[in-house]
Amino acid sequence: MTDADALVVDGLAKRFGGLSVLRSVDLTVPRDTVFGIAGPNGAGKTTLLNIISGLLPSDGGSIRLYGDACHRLPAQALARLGVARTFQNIRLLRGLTVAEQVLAGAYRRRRVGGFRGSAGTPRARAEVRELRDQALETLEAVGLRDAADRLAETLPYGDQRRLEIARALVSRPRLLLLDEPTAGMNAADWTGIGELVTGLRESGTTIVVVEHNMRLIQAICDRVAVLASGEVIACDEPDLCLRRPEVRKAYFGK
Ligand SMILES: Nc1ncnc2c1ncn2[C@@H]1O[C@H](COP(=O)(O)OP(=O)(O)OP(=O)(O)O)[C@@H](O)[C@H]1O
Repeated sequence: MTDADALVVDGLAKRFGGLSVLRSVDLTVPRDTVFGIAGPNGAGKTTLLNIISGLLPSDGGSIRLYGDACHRLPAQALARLGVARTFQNIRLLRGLTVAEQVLAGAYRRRRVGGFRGSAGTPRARAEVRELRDQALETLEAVGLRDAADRLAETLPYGDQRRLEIARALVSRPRLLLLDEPTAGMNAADWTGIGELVTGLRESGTTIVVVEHNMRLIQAICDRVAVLASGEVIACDEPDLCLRRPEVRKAYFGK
């Protein structure tokens, strides 16, 4: 681990009953980079993200975040340390506008007017205004500012995925974990997500992205780790990784 590393995963293990899903996984994610996690279905990618984001306990190993041990911290504590994530399936709240969806995420984290009787005070009102501005800025950053007042469920699929990213971004995370952000997208939409991710890295967010789309990985990732059956079988720059025989075998069986 150096000061330049955002995330260091060391010897991580996970079992579900008799099934060993992660086996001694080591990863180092330098700050201000985009780090890909690839691998065939069932390789353990989402499980890894769930452990890093505090949703699942591991059965061994350790995790450091910006130099501090953070293993076994719950998701809320990790969120306070600057970790945010999205999920494989879109999880929008029905009946809320685009801006409200983002605000809901911000409220949950900041607990505005968090103690009884404080709602309606000048301080609480100022905080609400600040959060609304933050939500609109975040929507601007993902290209959805003009859709702020639309019902979220009326957005096209690609924009709903952007909105998921906006909800994670509103907390201004240092480390953003994206779980298959382009699942089910057409080429124009996934190219747009790629540009968004590259822009986030340039503005100082470190990103770990689980992704099946190898062209996207090649376009946006500084490094990629390939998992197969719970083990890291290669970790390198994307072009180099994809040439490795063990990676080709895991993906294409040859
Ligand atoms: N809660 C659970 N209980 C039991 N087994 C699980 C659980 N969650 C995941 N698994 C199993 O662990 C393995 C890894 O699953 P995981 O979802 O992490 O893989 P993945 O690489 O993200 O796959 P995909 O690309 O299909 O999303 C799979 O065999 C899966 O069936």
